[in-house]
Amino acid sequence: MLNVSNLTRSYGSFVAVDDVSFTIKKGEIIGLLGHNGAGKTTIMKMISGYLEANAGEVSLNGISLKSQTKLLQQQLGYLPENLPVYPEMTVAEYLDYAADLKGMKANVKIAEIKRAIQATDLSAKLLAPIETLSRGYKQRVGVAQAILGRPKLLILDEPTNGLDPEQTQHMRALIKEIAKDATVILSTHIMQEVNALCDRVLILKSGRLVLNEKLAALQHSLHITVKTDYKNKQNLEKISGIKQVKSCGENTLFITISKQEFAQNICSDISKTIIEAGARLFEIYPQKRDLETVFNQINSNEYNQKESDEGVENAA
Ligand SMILES: Nc1ncnc2c1ncn2[C@@H]1O[C@H](COP(=O)(O)OP(=O)(O)OP(=O)(O)O)[C@@H](O)[C@H]1O
Repeated sequence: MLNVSNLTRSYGSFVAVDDVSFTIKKGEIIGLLGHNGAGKTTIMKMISGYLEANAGEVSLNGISLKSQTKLLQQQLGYLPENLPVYPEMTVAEYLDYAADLKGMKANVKIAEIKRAIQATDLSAKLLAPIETLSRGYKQRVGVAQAILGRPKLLILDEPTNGLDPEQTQHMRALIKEIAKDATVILSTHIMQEVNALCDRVLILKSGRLVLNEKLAALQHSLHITVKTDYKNKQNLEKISGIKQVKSCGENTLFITISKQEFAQNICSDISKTIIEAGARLFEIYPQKRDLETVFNQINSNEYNQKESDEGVENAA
């Protein structure tokens, strides 16, 4: 479990991270989101001990960053935005050096380096100097050093940056695998990545944490789309939990419900009503809020967790 409490950091008089607190459980993958300059990198640097906080505490499974820095860092894998790799070193030399920095014992080091190389598909480049690698391969080297030693906390700043589609898929599978036994913080601007990987998102705005919410809850909406040739809207409005039924073009109904928790039962009641009336039901599904829209709404203070109407457009 990662515990971050009241983390604050200023650069001169500018407050880049302002009193941020959250916890992350083992097995969770957290998406750390926010516009450019929101404070994501500053938080990640503080959690990993690369940058000192002005105030606040960080602990991982009871190990305090302040008093047991080295011990915590040995359980940490960090892929920074700009990886400080040494251009003249070969991939193998660099990983050996990174393993030493993590305090890895000789008997596990070779096996761990092999595992990281295999996981990031780097074996063909082992003897290549890092400066000769393409951007995507350099990124793989960064990820390989981050996963050395099976870290309990993995912090990844834009992990798929520069990777080709095949490697991106591979990387996502790898992150999921690592998360089974670790806590993962992932910063990205790619909403698809958040959808594919994250259990929860933290959204920062001007250094403050403005949202800490499970992805599923964030995407919930109060709308159900029904594709059917059933026309009796008034009859559907009698179903408990339905607030309003609107037509949206030929054979599509757009239904607003009163509580997201009722969605599953309401879908079942709608289906029953339509089928029993002898009409045809082509499709029925609760609408999901698009994460990009939610993100933009939060940043422009328009986000409303209880009501959302953007689904009307989607359904039309
Ligand atoms: N060394 C520094 N000196 C002064 N200001 C800094 C320094 N590092 C970061 N900042 C400022 O702190 C704020 C937060 O920066 P940070 O790099 O944490 O943002 P970010 O959310 O990671 O942005 P991005 O998405 O662009 O990577 C920004 O306004 C940035 O200009």
